[in-house]
Amino acid sequence: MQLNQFADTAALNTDFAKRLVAILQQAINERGAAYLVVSGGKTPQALFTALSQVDLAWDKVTVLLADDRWLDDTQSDSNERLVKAVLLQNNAKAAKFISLYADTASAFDGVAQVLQRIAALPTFDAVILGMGEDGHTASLFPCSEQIQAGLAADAPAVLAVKPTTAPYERMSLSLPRLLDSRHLFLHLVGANKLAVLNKAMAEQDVPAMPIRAFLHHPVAQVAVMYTEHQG
Ligand SMILES: O=C1O[C@H](COP(=O)(O)O)[C@@H](O)[C@H](O)[C@H]1O
Repeated sequence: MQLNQFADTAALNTDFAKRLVAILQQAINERGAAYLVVSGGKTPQALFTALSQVDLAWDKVTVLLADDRWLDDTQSDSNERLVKAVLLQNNAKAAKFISLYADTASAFDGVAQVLQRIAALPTFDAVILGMGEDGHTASLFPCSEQIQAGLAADAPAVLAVKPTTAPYERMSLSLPRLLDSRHLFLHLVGANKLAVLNKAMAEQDVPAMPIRAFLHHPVAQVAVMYTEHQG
């Protein structure tokens, strides 16, 4: 794990957007296409605004979420709504977007449809993870019955998850699918998130924190992009 610490979110977002553009540009130069996986929640909103304005061949970029709540994109807690309203604007309007949502009552009934959409995707170029205070990342929640299935080395690319300590059923990329990326970032804002990170980095997994599967992975290198201060 490499901890990159910034004075405030403005400095973090400027640096982060630059890194992401370099990665996506390199992918476009080398393979003609780039794949970016983003998280939802509150943390990435200002980064999305910064990214949406950068000059890039966005029509060659495919964006998808690491996870989403099982809500259609008119609902305020939908991660897809956020991505469409904030990231896929300005220059980034030209990007392709792959939804993790399907119009089924339960996420568990939508897995096959979502799996079909993402089955043929190549190695991602960049994955931006978020983290909750329970150590969940994407929608790999420690409280859910599905946690072992989502962390298994042979897990399918996506799975439906029902957290018991957070609202909504979810659709989440699995640990192996998220790890299949050239670059892996963990985006954290606020001292409380740093405290969770420090707990997750500690030797003992008490309480169990899914983010550890990334931070302690024998091969994956996670670049943590952190600031204590909003603004
Ligand atoms: O529920 C979720 O939470 C995490 C963390 O969100 P934040 O609001 O603390 O930034 C997020 O990474 C994930 O995508 C989201 O579905």
